[in-house]
Amino acid sequence: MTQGLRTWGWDENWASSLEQFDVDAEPARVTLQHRDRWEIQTEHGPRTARLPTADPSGLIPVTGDWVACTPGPSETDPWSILGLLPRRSVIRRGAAGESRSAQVLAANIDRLWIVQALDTPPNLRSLERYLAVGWESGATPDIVLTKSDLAQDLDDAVQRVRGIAFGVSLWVTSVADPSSFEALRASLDAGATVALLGPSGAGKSTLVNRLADADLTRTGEVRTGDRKGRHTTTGRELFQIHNGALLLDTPGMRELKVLALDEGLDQAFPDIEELAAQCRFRDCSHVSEPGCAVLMGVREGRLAEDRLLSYRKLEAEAAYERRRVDPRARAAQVSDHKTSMKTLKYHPKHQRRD
Ligand SMILES: Nc1nc2c(ncn2[C@@H]2O[C@H](COP(=O)(O)OP(=O)(O)OP(=O)(O)O)[C@@H](O)[C@H]2O)c(=O)[nH]1
Ligand SMILES: [Zn+2]
Repeated sequence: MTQGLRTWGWDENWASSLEQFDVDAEPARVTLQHRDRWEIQTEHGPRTARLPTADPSGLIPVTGDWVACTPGPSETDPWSILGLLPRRSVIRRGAAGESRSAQVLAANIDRLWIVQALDTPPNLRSLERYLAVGWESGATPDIVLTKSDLAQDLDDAVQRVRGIAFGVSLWVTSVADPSSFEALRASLDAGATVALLGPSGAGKSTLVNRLADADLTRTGEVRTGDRKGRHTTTGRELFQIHNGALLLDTPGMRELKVLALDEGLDQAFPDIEELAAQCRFRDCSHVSEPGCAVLMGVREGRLAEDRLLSYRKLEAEAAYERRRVDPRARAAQVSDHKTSMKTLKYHPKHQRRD
């Protein structure tokens, strides 16, 4: 009965999770999240859904999520979301500004296209940040460099990006070269979910439009055709393109704050991890320790110093975020300091932090 949903990325691994909900529960995929309602793709086609009671886990469905739901009393009533099915991948970032909560951008993404434009020299530090977040999400990141027609020195730019793109595919596109989009499209499998992530103006919507062969998400405009007059400037809508792949554009962001990074950091910096394995101390912080193989790598020109600084910065940010949200990590840090700071308990910095 979930045959049709297979084209939306459904697989039977989710079936057992569905059973723990109401016997009448049906699976559906969230294609768009509004403030208090969700567009979902059901076995019967697209529907609107509401969340009558919060999921026991307190999680709010986001675009890409699989949810258990039940139909409304009549054809025109919204469906009810009963809860979330387990997430296979989650793209999160720290909320912008001073806000303390994390923002979940999308779930169950298979591939993540990290998009950056070549109209200015590539920003390797930004790409490293996106890659760490990308790997951490559980999806597989790719890098897509757009606007190659505007690059001053294309070969040099691509070369430099290649130098930090460990284990990720690198694509170069330009509106001046339609075949560049074909190559990208050919790499997509039917039923695979791809999210685009990158700063505003990077060319994400343009990519999506080219791949979809239609003006689906033209920024700042109102969509025509089947979804007449509906604003799509909020982005983040999951939809299917002709070859069956599922695309999700995300709104451009000014800054990408990282949250906890574990494997994400290692996967984005395998060169540093490899060197670090040779450090004399297992908990080497690669700052000034004797026998540090990472610092040696920098001295010998095998590792760019900027890259090490970028790694350290991301690591420090992630550690800060972890302490902020995880009381145990915070406690561990506090006990580290306790020996040297007996009055810590009364230290103003540690009194409140919740
Ligand atoms: N010359 C050139 N311009 C491009 C190319 N791709 C996109 N652009 C232009 O770059 C601008 C920004 O493109 P968008 O696709 O709207 O960028 P975006 O990443 O979706 O931006 P947000 O929606 O703000 O996140 C538009 O004016 C596009 O026409 C390209 O390959 N070459
Ligand atoms: Zn070291």
